Amino acid sequence: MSICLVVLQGPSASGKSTIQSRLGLPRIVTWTSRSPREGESDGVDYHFKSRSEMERLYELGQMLEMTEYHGNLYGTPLKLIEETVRDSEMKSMILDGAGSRKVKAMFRDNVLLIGIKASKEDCEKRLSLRGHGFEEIRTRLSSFDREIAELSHCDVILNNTDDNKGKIDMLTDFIREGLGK
Ligand SMILES: Nc1ncnc2c1ncn2[C@@H]1O[C@H](COP(=O)(O)OP(=O)(O)OP(=O)(O)O)[C@@H](O)[C@H]1O
Ligand SMILES: Nc1nc2c(ncn2[C@@H]2O[C@H](COP(=O)(O)O)[C@@H](O)[C@H]2O)c(=O)[nH]1
Repeated sequence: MSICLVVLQGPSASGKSTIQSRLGLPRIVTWTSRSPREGESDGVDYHFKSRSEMERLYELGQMLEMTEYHGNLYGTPLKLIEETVRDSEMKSMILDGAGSRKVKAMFRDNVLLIGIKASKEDCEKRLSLRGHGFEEIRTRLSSFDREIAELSHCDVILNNTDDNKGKIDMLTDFIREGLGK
């Protein structure tokens, strides 16, 4: 079995991007209709697109998957996935539960699904430190329980609570080495 894609999935602020960076794999940069956060740039964190552009690509059948998360669209153009298959270079990406199920159906044993969880209290604190307002934090955490339940199809789940950081760093390095990176 050879893994060509690593997917990270979990609730907002569970630590997906942090763990993705530590894994050090080239990232598949997906599309979103949400506005960039401070410090985010186009083509690096996401391809920031208009809602209509994303809907058009979806209608043309050129999106592998697209999801609506708290009022914004997020999606993976098929061509990004085709490039991954063609390059045969292992990559990583961040998806929600619906997206990761689609990718799992496509890649089967060639995808590693890593679920990231943390307590709701830790996620709330991290979102607040990241500068989100009360309403945005409430909205993002309103799907917390469902997003934790959706981790059940993951191959492995990392418990990335604040007091577990040392162990998570070690486990992430362990996974990276296991992937031959
Ligand atoms: N184990 C940890 N202990 C303390 N802080 C952490 C830990 N892991 C991540 N963080 C911090 O929590 C914040 C959110 O992390 P990150 O952006 O990786 O989450 P995410 O799941 O990608 O979030 P989102 O889906 O909302 O974009 C960051 O400021 C990060 O530095
Ligand atoms: N199905 C997809 N989900 C995606 C994709 N890119 C990101 N995501 C998920 O969206 C939420 C919110 O992201 P944020 O950057 O606004 O915090 C995040 O939890 C991801 O799981 C995608 O291309 N498809």
